Amino acid sequence: MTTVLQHVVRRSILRPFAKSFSSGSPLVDVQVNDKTGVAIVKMGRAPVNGLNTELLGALNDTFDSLEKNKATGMILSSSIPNIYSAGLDISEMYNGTPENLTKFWNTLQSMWINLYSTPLPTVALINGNAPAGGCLLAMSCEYRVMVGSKFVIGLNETQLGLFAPKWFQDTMVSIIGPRQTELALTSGKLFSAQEALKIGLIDELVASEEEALASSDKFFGLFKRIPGYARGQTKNFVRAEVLDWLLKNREHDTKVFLNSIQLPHVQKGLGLYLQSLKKK
Ligand SMILES: CCCCC/C=C\C/C=C\C/C=C/C(=O)SCCNC(=O)CCNC(=O)[C@H](O)C(C)(C)COP(=O)(O)OP(=O)(O)OC[C@H]1O[C@@H](n2cnc3c(N)ncnc32)[C@H](O)[C@@H]1OP(=O)(O)O
Repeated sequence: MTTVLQHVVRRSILRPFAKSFSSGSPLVDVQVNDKTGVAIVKMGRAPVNGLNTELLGALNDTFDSLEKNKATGMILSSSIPNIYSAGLDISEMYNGTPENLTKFWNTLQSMWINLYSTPLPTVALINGNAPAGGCLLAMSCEYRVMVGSKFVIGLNETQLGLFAPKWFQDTMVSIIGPRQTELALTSGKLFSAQEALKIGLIDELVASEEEALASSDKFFGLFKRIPGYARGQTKNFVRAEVLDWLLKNREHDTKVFLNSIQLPHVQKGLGLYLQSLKKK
C-alpha cells in the first residue's frame, strides 16, 4: 500500500517536469520544472546517442539557452532505453574529410567547454551504458547518479586503438585520481556500476529513475542557501586547471586529433571496430 508520504514524494518528483522548453533540435528534449527551475535534458539520437556533430551542437545550444534563461540546475540524461551515450559517433571519425573532422572536433571541444564550465549545478542521470564520450559527458557534470546495476561506464578508447585526449584524461583524474585513471585508461576499462561506485566514478547507484530524480533534488538542495555567484566562482576555481589546458591548447588539440585519426592504421582499426559492432 502506498503511504500518503510516498504519494506526495512521488508526485513532487514526477509532476513538476511539465514545462517543455524547445532545444531547437529533435535530438534533445528539455523539460523545465516550473517550480524549481531545474531542467532535465534528454539526449535522443537513436539508436545509441552517438555523439555526432549535430547532437554535440544541439547539446551546446541547449546549455547556452539554459544559462541565458536562468535555469537553476541541469540534469543530463537520455531518452533511449539502456543507453546513456555510446560515445563519439565513430562514423564521424571514419573516412571523414579534414573539413568535417575539424568541424566535428571543434564542436566537441565547444560542447565540453560549455558543459564543464557552466555555473549551473549539473547532475548526470546515467540511465544506460556510458562508454568513452558518454563517460566524458557524465564526468563533466558535478554529480553522477547511475540507475540500475547492469550498465558500464569508462574511457575505453585504447580498446579501439585510440587514446583519450588529455582533457578527457584530466577530467577523470580530477574525479578518481591519477593512479586509478592510469590503470583504467591504459587497459581501456569499462567499470561495472558497482566498481564505478566503489572507485568514486559515480556518486550514487539507485534502482529507479524516480530515485535518481530524488537524489538530484537532494543535490540541488545543497545550494538553496548558497549565493549563485559564490558557488559559480568556486566551481570555476576547482575546474580551472583542466579547463584552461583546453582553452589554451584548442588548436594544438585539434591538430593532434586530425593527425592521429587520419593515420592509415587508425582508420583501419576504426573500420574493423565499426564492422564488429554492426555484426553483433
Ligand atoms: C592512436 C590515434 C588516436 C587518435 C586520438 C585522438 C583523439 C581521440 C579520438 C577519439 C576519442 C574517442 C572517443 C569515443 O567516444 S569513441 C566511441 C567509443 N564507444 C564505444 O566503444 C561503444 C561502442 N558501442 C557499444 O559498445 C554498444 O553499441 C553499446 C553502447 C553498449 C550499445 O549496445 P547495443 O547492443 O544496445 O547496440 P548495438 O551495439 O547493437 O549498436 C546499435 C547500432 O549503433 C551502432 N553504434 C554503436 N556504438 C556506436 C558508436 N560509438 N559510433 C557509431 N555507431 C555506433 C552499431 O554499429 C549499431 O549499428 P547498426 O547499423 O548495426 O544498427
